[in-house]
Amino acid sequence: MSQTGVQARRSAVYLLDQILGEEPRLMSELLAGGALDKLSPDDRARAQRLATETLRGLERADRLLQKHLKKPPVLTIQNVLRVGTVELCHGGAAHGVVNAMVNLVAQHNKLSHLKGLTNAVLRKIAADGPAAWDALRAPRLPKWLRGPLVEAWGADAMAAMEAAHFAGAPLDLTAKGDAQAVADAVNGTLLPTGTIRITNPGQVSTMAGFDTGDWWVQDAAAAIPVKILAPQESENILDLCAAPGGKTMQLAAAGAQVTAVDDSAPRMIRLKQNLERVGLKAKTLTKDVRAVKGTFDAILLDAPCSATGTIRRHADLPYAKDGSEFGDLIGMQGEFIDHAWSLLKPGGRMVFCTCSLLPDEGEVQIDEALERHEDMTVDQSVLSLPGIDPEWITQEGGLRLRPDYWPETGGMDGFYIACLRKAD
Ligand SMILES: C[S@@+](CC[C@H](N)C(=O)[O-])C[C@H]1O[C@@H](n2cnc3c(N)ncnc32)[C@H](O)[C@@H]1O
Repeated sequence: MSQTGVQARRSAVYLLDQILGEEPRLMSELLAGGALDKLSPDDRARAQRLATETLRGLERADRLLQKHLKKPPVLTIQNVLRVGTVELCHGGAAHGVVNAMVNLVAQHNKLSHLKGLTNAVLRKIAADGPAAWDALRAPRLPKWLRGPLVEAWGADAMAAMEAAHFAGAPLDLTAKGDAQAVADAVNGTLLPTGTIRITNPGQVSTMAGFDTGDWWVQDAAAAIPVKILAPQESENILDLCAAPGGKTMQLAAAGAQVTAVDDSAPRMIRLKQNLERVGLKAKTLTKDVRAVKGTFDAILLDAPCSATGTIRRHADLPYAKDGSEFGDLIGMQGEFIDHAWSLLKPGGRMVFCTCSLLPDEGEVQIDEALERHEDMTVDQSVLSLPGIDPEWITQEGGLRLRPDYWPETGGMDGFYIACLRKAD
């Protein structure tokens, strides 16, 4: 096994140590903090993929490992064994995987005495793990999140969502112009909602049309809020909580005059880079939503939320979070709706959305906003779009999207979307 393979695996174990440690960190924070910066691009991608696949299969890996361990070893060795187990059960060559993981432990300052244990356990997994792997259930979410989701959607839907989380997500693109032309160029499938889907993508930056800015990466569900807002040419549209700009680009591509607002300076830099790459323009404001002034024809509010709809892409989330900060987010979402509403012209429309599976961040927000604002109604008519199943429409007139929808075409992120109309 090459030193390169060991490095990617060592970095995957490092990521898992941080995500599953006593002070859990999100993978996105670790990457933004430079955790993989010293690796080659290939190793970086490999380390991230290994860590993500291990998190997706964590429950299965632990079940298999339990049989061969009297008690759990220290976290780093647990994570070495977990990465090795997942690799072996995904078809990795036994000799290569076991050697790489044993080398990694042998080179560790403090844990090299555990290389014998690593070798013995992974050899047993190589012998009996792959056959047992597929018979195990799809890994369940941790209890703190599973409980509220089962309460909201029922046990069967929860199991289907967990199967979707385990399956992971394809690569979805939004085209700046002709979606069919992009689908042809990248060998993708055009979904009924207009997203281009690629099941086995290579490196994104080497794909046809990246350099020329013909498309950007955006989950199919995340592309729907702007379709529901239906931006018109020259409309004055406020895009709140805009970074890194997936929806800003959709709005600008439709010819709207967009003002994009986000309070995160680093994320706004990414938004500007994204706009530049695709050759689109928007006015940008780095500030708190609640400090925005003016009057707008239409508003998109993509509020900060638990992001529980994106677990199939961010398998670290259920482990790095515990729900303790969700109450603050829910309170903030209500404040953002109220301030945004004050910026909307009479007769205007506002789309509220969150990439959350929790009704408190979707259906309940709209129920409560309707009670606070007499001039607010929910416009359900705008949800009749190609690819939108009428069964996804909720009682209050919003749209509930879940990761277990479209199972045959690769699923979608969880989202809640509602279009609100202001009285004239
Ligand atoms: C769901 S993300 C937005 C994704 C974005 N709309 C897109 O399509 O690419 C939520 C955003 O809310 C921003 N945010 C959080 N609190 C904010 C605040 N008080 N004011 C403005 N933006 C805020 C975060 O920085 C984050 O970029």
